[in-house]
Amino acid sequence: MKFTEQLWNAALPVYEKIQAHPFNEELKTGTLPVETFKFYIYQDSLYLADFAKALAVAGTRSSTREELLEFLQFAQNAILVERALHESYFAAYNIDFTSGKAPGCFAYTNYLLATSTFESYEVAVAALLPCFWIYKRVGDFIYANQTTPNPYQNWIDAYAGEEFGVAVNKALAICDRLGEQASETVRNRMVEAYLTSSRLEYSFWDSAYRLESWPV
Ligand SMILES: Cc1ncc(CN)c(N)n1
Repeated sequence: MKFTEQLWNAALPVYEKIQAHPFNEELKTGTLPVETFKFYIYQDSLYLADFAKALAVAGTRSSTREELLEFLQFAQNAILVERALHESYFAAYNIDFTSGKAPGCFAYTNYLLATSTFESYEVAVAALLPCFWIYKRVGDFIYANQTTPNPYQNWIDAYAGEEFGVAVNKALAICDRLGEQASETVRNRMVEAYLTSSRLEYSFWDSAYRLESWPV
């Protein structure tokens, strides 16, 4: 069994909860309130800025030029491609939040930044993988089961799309290579990091659905 299949199995209960979350259910049927989607897009734009930094930092820790370039390309895609999708929604929906990161976004971005900076390259890659793989799986699931017409079609098409799929496959291949070469101890820490990021993915969607703000 590939190492990434072990990761998938370890976090499968979390993934199932993500797929069934009302945010994604309503995205699929196109019934998600626009205010919720706007809040999510704003939070996600803050997320992407830090995600890109975490990818670039992780890349500098790789031992090959090829993987450094892959991670720099992932970071560039987060800023240019994903961010462009967000910009289009900022313009279409007149999004002008200034509230800053909600707790769900804050926790996730800080985890990714800390892990890519202070953990080993292997653990950093495992922590970053759910950002690719879970979005691809959710995008594919929604695309295959969506109600059309759907006001969130561009979002659905982006994450179910081929271009994003190519990046996901590259991230999976890197993680498999690292997992196969790692010691048992490092592999366990990779599983833990993958699981933590998967949980933080759930929290991010849940935070957006609840229009989460700081309690104080
Ligand atoms: C929270 C989150 N996770 C992952 C992705 C896909 N890169 C995203 N846009 N936002």
